Amino acid sequence: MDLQIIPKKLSGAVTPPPSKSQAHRLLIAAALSGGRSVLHGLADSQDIQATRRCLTALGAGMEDLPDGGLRIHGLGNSVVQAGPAPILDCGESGSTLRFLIPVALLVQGEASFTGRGRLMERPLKPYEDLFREKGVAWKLEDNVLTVNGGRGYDALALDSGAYRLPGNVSSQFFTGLLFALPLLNGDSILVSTTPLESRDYLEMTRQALAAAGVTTRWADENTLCVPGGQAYQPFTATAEADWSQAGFWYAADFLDSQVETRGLDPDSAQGDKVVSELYWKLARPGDAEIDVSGCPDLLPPLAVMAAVRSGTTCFTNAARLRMKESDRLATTAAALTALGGRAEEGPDFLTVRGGPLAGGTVDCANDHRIAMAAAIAATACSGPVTVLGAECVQKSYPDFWEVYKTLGGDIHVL
Ligand SMILES: O=C(O)C1=C[C@@H](OP(=O)(O)O)[C@@H](O)[C@H](O)C1
Ligand SMILES: C=C(OP(=O)(O)O)C(=O)O
Repeated sequence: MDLQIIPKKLSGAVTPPPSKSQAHRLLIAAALSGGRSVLHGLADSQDIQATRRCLTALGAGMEDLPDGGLRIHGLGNSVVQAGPAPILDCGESGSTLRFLIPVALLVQGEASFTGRGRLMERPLKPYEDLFREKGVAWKLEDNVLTVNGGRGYDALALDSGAYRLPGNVSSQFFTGLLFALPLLNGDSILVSTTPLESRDYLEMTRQALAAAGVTTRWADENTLCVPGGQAYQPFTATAEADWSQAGFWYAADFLDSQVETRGLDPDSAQGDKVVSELYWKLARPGDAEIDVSGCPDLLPPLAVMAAVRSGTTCFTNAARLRMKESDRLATTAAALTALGGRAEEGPDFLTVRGGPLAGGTVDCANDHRIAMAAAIAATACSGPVTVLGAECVQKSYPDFWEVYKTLGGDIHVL
């Protein structure tokens, strides 16, 4: 779907959708528990559908409740199953794939993972190295990853002990291991061999584990201790509003729309709540530097703010942005440049010079955050903006375009 946006300021109040990161985690913790959990407020985005689908393939029961909640019949120890090897279709969700690989290693025999778009090209090497070293079967062929969890609960391929992996590729590998290691018989430690980036995402994981009664402990800033022999307990929880998506509405406000973002928890474990501080940092004129290693998903909306502010903004420690749904350093720079802005990518940074935006055509590159960034940038353009492939917002924010229209956005389907 291609859209034309006629520049208009937006106005009104918005509650962002429920946190995608939190929803993945609550779903997995509930699916691992030995009973029935109830979750409320899960968004129906493609990524959350992917996690639901994969957990169902592993044997968890999902029951939509009349009040909009979801009852999950957890696997408990029954995650150990014989029978046909499950196929887990992760769609385009990196979180789903990386969170569930260690979980699938708790399953007897083979499990296969498939994906679409760029998913299977996104890094998996830290897992591959780690699991091969531990003798876990790992085969990635024709975009299908097959792992083998071993011969049953007392003969699992996954063993407790020390897990060492780089902390600068994706925190999602740590989250995946954090889900599986508590279920092993012995204690484990999870060590980041480089300074750990996206650390707040691990706090979100620990919070979801804690909701299910599973404990972990930081031994130092790069080491987590995971006691074995734990059991996930069923629980009830409601997903919080999503600070990463709120970033786009903060950006709209920055660009002189009157958008009030509601329903966010200022004490959330979501690291992207830092957008409320960065907004004010960018509101001060002059050159600015922002380290995005802890908040990679905020780069597209922050870059839109940078495109109109007075001064040059350099976003640093951003190499990981190249490994998302698109190469986000390239696609963010391309989107701003296409609209008449000035942005240049470096190997691990993005520099944006403030100035007027004219309008033009943005190719979303199948990346939801580029589509939303283009939509917000359009509000400050002097001419129309064409957004190619605008349906990709379904990945994380299915009603983004409806909300945009409700706020007064002028959109036409081409
Ligand atoms: O754990 C999570 O929920 C996420 C972690 C981050 O990835 P990296 O740790 O790979 O940067 C983030 O970009 C992604 O959208 C969601
Ligand atoms: C990178 C993202 O998600 P994932 O890694 O789960 O695909 C995202 O939502 O921007």
